[in-house]
Amino acid sequence: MTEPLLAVRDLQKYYSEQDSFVDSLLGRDPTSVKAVDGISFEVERGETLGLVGESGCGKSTTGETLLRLREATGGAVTFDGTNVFEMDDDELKAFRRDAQIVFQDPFSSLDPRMTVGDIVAEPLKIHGIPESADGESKREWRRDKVADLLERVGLSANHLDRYPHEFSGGQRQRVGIARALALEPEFIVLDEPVSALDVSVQAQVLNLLDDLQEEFGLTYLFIAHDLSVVRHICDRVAVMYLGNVVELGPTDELFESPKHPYTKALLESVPRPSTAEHGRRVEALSGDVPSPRNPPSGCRFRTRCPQVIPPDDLDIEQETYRAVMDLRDALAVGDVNPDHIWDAADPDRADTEAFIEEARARHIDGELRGEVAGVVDTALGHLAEGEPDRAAETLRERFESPCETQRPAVGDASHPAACHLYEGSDEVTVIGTTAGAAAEADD
Ligand SMILES: Nc1ncnc2c1ncn2[C@@H]1O[C@H](COP(=O)(O)OP(=O)(O)OP(=O)(O)O)[C@@H](O)[C@H]1O
Repeated sequence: MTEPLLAVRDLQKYYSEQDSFVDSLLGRDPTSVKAVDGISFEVERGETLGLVGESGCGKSTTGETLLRLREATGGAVTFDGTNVFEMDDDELKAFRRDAQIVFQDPFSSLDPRMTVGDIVAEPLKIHGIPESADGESKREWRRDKVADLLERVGLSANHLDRYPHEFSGGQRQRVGIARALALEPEFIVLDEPVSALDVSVQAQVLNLLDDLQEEFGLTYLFIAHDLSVVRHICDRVAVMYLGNVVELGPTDELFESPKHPYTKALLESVPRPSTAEHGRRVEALSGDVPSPRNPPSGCRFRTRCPQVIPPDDLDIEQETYRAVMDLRDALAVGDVNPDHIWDAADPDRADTEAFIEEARARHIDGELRGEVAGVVDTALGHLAEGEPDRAAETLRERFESPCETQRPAVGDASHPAACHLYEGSDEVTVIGTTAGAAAEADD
C-alpha cells in the first residue's frame, strides 16, 4: 500500500480560557476547551475525506491545526512522510505551498480593499514566484497566471481589476479557490466551502471542485456540517462529535449502514427522497451537546445516546435507563431542588413516600419495577433527607454504564465506529479504566 499523503495521529487542540471574571480575580487556572481531543485519520493521495459533525465539534480546529495554522496541544501530523510539527523553515515553506485552505465565508475571507487579481496573486508574491520571468516582468507573469487561474475556476480574465464586492457569493468562493490553487498545491482543506452559498450555487461549486481535483490530482479534506453535501463529493467520511472521531468509513457504506448511534442520528436528520427508507426507525437525539470544557467521561456521546449500555446484570428498558441517568446527572450538578418537590408533595415534610412519588412523577416517565424501582426509591429517599450527593452516588453505584467508564476509540478496520456496541471487534479500541475516566472527567 502506498503511504497516505496526510496522516493525523492522536491530534489534540485545547484552547485556554479564563472561566469567568471571578475565576480570573481569584487567579484560578484557565479552563481548557477540548476542541479536538485525540483524533486519528489518514487521507490517501487523490482522495476526498469528509469531516462532518455538528457546529462546535472541532472540525475547523482540526483543519487549521493540521495545517499548522494553530499550534497543536498534542499528537502528530505527517504530510508526505514528514512530521508537520517538526518541520524546519525550508520544509515548512514547502508545506505552505503544498497545503492550502479554502474558508467557508467568501464574504469575509477576501480583503475588500484588494482587487481580485491582487488577492489571487498574493500567495505567489509571498513565495517569491516567479523566481525569474523570461522577457516579461514578474508582475506580468503573475497577471497572466492569475488570468489563467480565474478562467480555470469559471471566472474571466476581465475580472482581474474588480473588487470582491462586485461579485456574487458563488463567484467570490471561486476567487477563494483560485487563490488556493495559485501555488499548485497537492492538498486543500475545504472548510465548509459551500455552506454560505445558495443551494443552486452549491452544486456548481462542488462540480468545480470535483473537476479541479481530477485535473490537478488534488487531495481534499472536506469539512461540512451537512451530510447531504459530502455524500457526492467524498470517497470516505469521518464523523466527529465533541472533539472525537466516532466513525470513519467509505461514503456509501457509511450512509447505507451507519454504525455509530451518533451517525445514525445525524443521518436521520437529513431529508431523504427515497420512500424505501421511510420505514427506518428514527432514533431522535435528546439533549444539548455538552460543553467541550468539561466533556462527559468515557464515550463523549453517552449523555445523548439512544443506545447507551446498561450494566450487564440489570434488566432495564432504554427509555427508563436514560431517565435514571438524566436524574443522576441532574442530582450530581445540583439541578434538582428538593424544596419544590416537598412543596408539591407534602409541605409539612412528613411523608417521605409522597416525596418519592412526586419526584418519580417529575423525573421518570412510566412504571419502575423490581430492583430498579427499589434503587431509585432509595436514592430519592436520600434526596428527601437533603442529601443529593448521596442520592446521585446510590444511582451511580447500580446504574453505571461501561459507556461512561471507558472511552472507545476508532480502530483500524476499514469502517470503524468508536462505540462499545462494537467492543470485541477490531473496530474499537477501548481507552481508560474507571479511575482513568474519573480523572479525565475531573480535569
Ligand atoms: N480561539 C478559540 N478560543 C476558545 N475556544 C475556541 C476557539 N476557537 C474555537 N473554540 C471552541 O472550540 C470548539 C470547536 O470549535 P470549531 O470551530 O473547531 O468547531 P466546528 O466544528 O468547526 O464548528 P463550526 O462549524 O461552528 O465552525 C467550540 O466549542 C468552539 O467554541
